[in-house]
Amino acid sequence: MLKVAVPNKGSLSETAAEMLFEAGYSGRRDPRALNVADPRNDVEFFYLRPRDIATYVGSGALDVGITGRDLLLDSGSEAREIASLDFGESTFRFAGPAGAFDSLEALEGVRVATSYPGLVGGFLAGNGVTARLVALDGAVESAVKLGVADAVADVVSTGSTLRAQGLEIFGPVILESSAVLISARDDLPGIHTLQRRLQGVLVARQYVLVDYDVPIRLLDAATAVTPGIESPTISPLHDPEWVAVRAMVPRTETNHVMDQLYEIGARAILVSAIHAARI
Ligand SMILES: Nc1ncnc2c1ncn2[C@@H]1O[C@H](COP(=O)(O)OP(=O)(O)OP(=O)(O)O)[C@@H](O)[C@H]1O
Ligand SMILES: O=P(O)(O)OC[C@H]1O[C@H](OP(=O)(O)OP(=O)(O)O)[C@H](O)[C@@H]1O
Ligand SMILES: [Mg+2]
Repeated sequence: MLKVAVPNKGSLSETAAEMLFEAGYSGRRDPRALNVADPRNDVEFFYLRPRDIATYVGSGALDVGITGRDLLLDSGSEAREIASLDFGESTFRFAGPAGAFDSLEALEGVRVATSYPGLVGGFLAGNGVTARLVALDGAVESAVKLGVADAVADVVSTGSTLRAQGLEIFGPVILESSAVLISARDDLPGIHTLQRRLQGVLVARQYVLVDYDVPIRLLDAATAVTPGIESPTISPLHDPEWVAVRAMVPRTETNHVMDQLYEIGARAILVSAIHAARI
């Protein structure tokens, strides 16, 4: 059985569970269960703190896991990223009191609070800056006001937590993070099945199916707007001068594409959701 680590709490847990459910795996009914076997899919899920997942997967105790890229890099684990899962996006940034710091170099000798000392220490060392890291468990934005640090390095999503503490981002981006699939092995076929299924869920979330009819003489112009993934499907219609076209379109482009197709001369433009996909 493939042993899969899944976040049990925190920002990534809900979407990870939803994606696995949409990918056809059985989730946990009891929210306190620590592991759940899914024999039909030959998988067992282990619900762990996202911060610990890279350690379990890197040691080989578990085969594959879902965690954050920032947490993977912070852990120093042997596990590597095998796919980005396109959710849980965040940026990892330095921040300090408004106007206090303007560059990475300004951190030389300064106290920097973070709950990702491995990630931040590695980044500072890689850039030749020696700061004094103050390792905290969370709520690091309070560290400056409370006097235990001069600057912080933390996950930024909307930036509202930083702003509320009177802090401003400065210096280079430390990391662009998102949820990722990680493993230390590439010899288990089950991993590739899991990866394909999750990628299928991403495609189903990110694309819609567009169908329309168009006169043959306008086909090239229309398919330039809907090139599809491989190539659009073209089917004959009863009227020999018209064809039907079907193609996948990024969900965010849907209305823009429909407007363009209509302008070109396509009609009966229909959009439908994709429930599952293997690309
Ligand atoms: N707005 C956000 N706040 C925190 N983490 C986020 C956010 N958006 C994405 N993430 C990602 O979630 C992961 C953090 O997981 P973690 O379990 O620490 O979540 P959490 O929301 O901080 O929960 P907790 O603080 O209870 O541990 C990181 O990979 C981080 O980049
Ligand atoms: O940019 P924002 O949208 O404000 O989000 C970023 C904040 O969210 C996270 O905190 P979390 O709620 O996970 O608490 P923690 O710091 O205790 O982990 C993160 O550590 C930041 O503090
Ligand atoms: Mg947190």
